[in-house]
Amino acid sequence: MDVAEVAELLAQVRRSSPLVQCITNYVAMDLAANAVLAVGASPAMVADPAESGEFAAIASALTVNTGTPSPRWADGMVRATTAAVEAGRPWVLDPVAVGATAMRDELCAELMARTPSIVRANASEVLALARVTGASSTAEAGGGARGVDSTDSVESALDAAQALARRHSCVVAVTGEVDVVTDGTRVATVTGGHPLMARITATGCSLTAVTGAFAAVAPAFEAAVAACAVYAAAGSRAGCDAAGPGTLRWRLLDELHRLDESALRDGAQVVSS
Ligand SMILES: Nc1ncnc2c1ncn2[C@@H]1O[C@H](COP(=O)(O)OP(=O)(O)OP(=O)(O)O)[C@@H](O)[C@H]1O
Ligand SMILES: Cc1ncsc1CCO
Ligand SMILES: [Mg+2]
Repeated sequence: MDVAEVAELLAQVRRSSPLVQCITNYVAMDLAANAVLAVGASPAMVADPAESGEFAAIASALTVNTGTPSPRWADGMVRATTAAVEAGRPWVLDPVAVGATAMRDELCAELMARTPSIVRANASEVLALARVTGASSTAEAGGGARGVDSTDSVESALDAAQALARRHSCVVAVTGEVDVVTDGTRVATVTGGHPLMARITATGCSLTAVTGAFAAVAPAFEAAVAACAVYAAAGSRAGCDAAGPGTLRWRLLDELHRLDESALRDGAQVVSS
């Protein structure tokens, strides 16, 4: 997959403006909704179990983020993912801080049993998710999560990502300084972005929501690579003359909105193997 194909998928998102149901955390809701709008899709933050399943059957894609869970929201996630699978819609899991508490481990295992199209997570979360779902052994899975931020390198999570992808027949996107996307066989590496992206909260959560927009128009592997490349390009352009995290946050939305093929080439590299 190359940058020209990423640009074509971005154009498809803008043309079709897919409806993306986002169940995300209280911290990320604003940035995630605005990022989905900035790439040209239509977000709807519909989480309550009273309506989440019904809505998932009409949305073009669903994204589920476990950042601030409660028993009621967990029920909403289970209902939505069940309905999305029944309706044949793609769905994306962001297993925030899996490995940190028993509640998150149980919830993420239950969600993984509903076969997400894509898992988008940081390295510590990928290691913990592989351990929790039995895709790789405790020894292989290593350190794991402390909270919502990663304490592991993307490289150290590569084997776990491939094991997860194979075990659950899904695509795994591990993000960090470099992003790696795998379906268990193919591997694509996306570089770009900016270190300041780790200094504002919810860049990952909002990337997950944007990944849902791409999953509505493309197969899972291509969708995950495209979303990471779009974030890499927008993030590097937004970060290069940002005064700090506050400036980066709003500039990221501007760059997502303005992104074209030449900006993509300028800010992101995609290498497939
Ligand atoms: N040091 C870095 N250099 C370049 N890009 C980065 C860096 N750290 C993170 N990013 C980018 O930031 C985005 C979010 O990735 P990250 O792995 O930080 O997600 P996360 O830990 O789930 O974030 P959060 O939970 O706060 O939303 C991705 O596009 C990633 O490529
Ligand atoms: C800071 C934080 N706490 C729970 S979710 C979240 C957003 C980043 O994952
Ligand atoms: Mg996260």
